[in-house]
Amino acid sequence: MSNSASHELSEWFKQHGITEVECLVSDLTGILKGKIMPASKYLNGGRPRLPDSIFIQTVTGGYPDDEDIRFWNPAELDMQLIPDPNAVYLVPWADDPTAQIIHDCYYLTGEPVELSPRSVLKRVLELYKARGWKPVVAPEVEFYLVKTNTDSDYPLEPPIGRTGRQESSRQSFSIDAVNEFDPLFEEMYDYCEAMDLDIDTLIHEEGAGQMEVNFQHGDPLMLADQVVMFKRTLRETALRHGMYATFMAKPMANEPGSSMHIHQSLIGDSGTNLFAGEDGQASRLFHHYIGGLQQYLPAAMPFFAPNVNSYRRLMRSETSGSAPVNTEWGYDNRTVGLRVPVGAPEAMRVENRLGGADANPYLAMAASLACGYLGMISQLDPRPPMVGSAWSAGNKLPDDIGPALDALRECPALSDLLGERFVNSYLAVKRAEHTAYFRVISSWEREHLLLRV
Ligand SMILES: NC(=O)CC[C@H](N)C(=O)O
Repeated sequence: MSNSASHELSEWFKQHGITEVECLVSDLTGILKGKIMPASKYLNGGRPRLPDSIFIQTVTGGYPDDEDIRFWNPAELDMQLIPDPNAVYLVPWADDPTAQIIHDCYYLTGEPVELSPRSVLKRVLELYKARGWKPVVAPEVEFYLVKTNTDSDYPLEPPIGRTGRQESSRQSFSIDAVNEFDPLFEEMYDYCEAMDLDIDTLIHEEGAGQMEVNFQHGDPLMLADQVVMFKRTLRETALRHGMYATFMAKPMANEPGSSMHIHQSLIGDSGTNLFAGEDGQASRLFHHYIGGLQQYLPAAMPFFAPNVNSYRRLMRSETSGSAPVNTEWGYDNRTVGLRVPVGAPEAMRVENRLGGADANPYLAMAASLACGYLGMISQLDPRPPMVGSAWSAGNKLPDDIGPALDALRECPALSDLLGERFVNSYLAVKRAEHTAYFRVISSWEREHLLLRV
């Protein structure tokens, strides 16, 4: 961190009377991990270290038993945490004035840790920068508010109330449904304001107890930081109101899944949107960007749908709502994976609708930008835009985590962009999770097979 940045930080600490610092790093799932440190020590240059194995941990807390991992990562290496002065926030619910700061990870040799999701996004952003391109994104994150429940074999239920009634589901945009959670959302907005998280709108979505928050358009790194911060904040707020906020992609079989759609545009050196041509229509570059998304998204699916559960959201069914199952594109068409909203030329953008709310925002943004980048540099052309329903176009995406991981493994172009060591470790972690899942004998199997086979 530069001298002026550290001066600014110490001024900010003084202004808020900060006594403690949470030093945070996003793991593969997008959960923040880290260490807490006294502010005085932090201001004196104290920086915690963490082992790089936090980036090869599975959601069940284990590590992949994979020969490859042992080969390239024989020991747990220490990483130094370096703060990003642009990612400093208050902890609004803390008793003592506390800062939460997102950190980048570096090995003691000074090399960035390529296994860190934030490094992966920064690596892709560097490619754009080298060409004078500035990508702009706006994520939209859906979630459910559900009753707290300690029995993991028990289906989740939305909180009781107007929005929890079955007959009120599938009726998006109900203001009453949002009002019903007023005390929770009031506190969420207060927390977000205290943290300078720029939440745009909040709406009731298609499901019972399902809401969506939209973020402003901006720099991908800043917005990925904001999404992980927002998720942490909302989980915390919901707990204080006796509920869980869940970002699982498909928490309930009879309700639609939750997504993280990402709007994407591209600004050039002159500050104009390169996705619109001089005639105000979609530019050639925009077509190539969409061509890249169509070509590479199937292989990038493990970053948009990282869990077994993610693929349940993407199955066409009576309760799948408008979750996409294809990589078609079209103007103002919600049946395609790649929607181009109709608007002014300066707002020309594509909304990638594939991602689940369970995706890690750093990785989903990195992957989407990488696919578009590949399309632009290879001048790939997209298929013609879809007019009308695209559901009949069929599912050209991997329909389960296993085939999705196979597709990623067979895509050297994405590995090159995202980093080979990172992609290999991600594959190993996800395979280990899939194996752990497959070992579990479910209640469905006992119900239907116990006495029938
Ligand atoms: N607003 C919407 O388009 C709903 C999206 C849907 N919930 C999904 O999972 O993709």
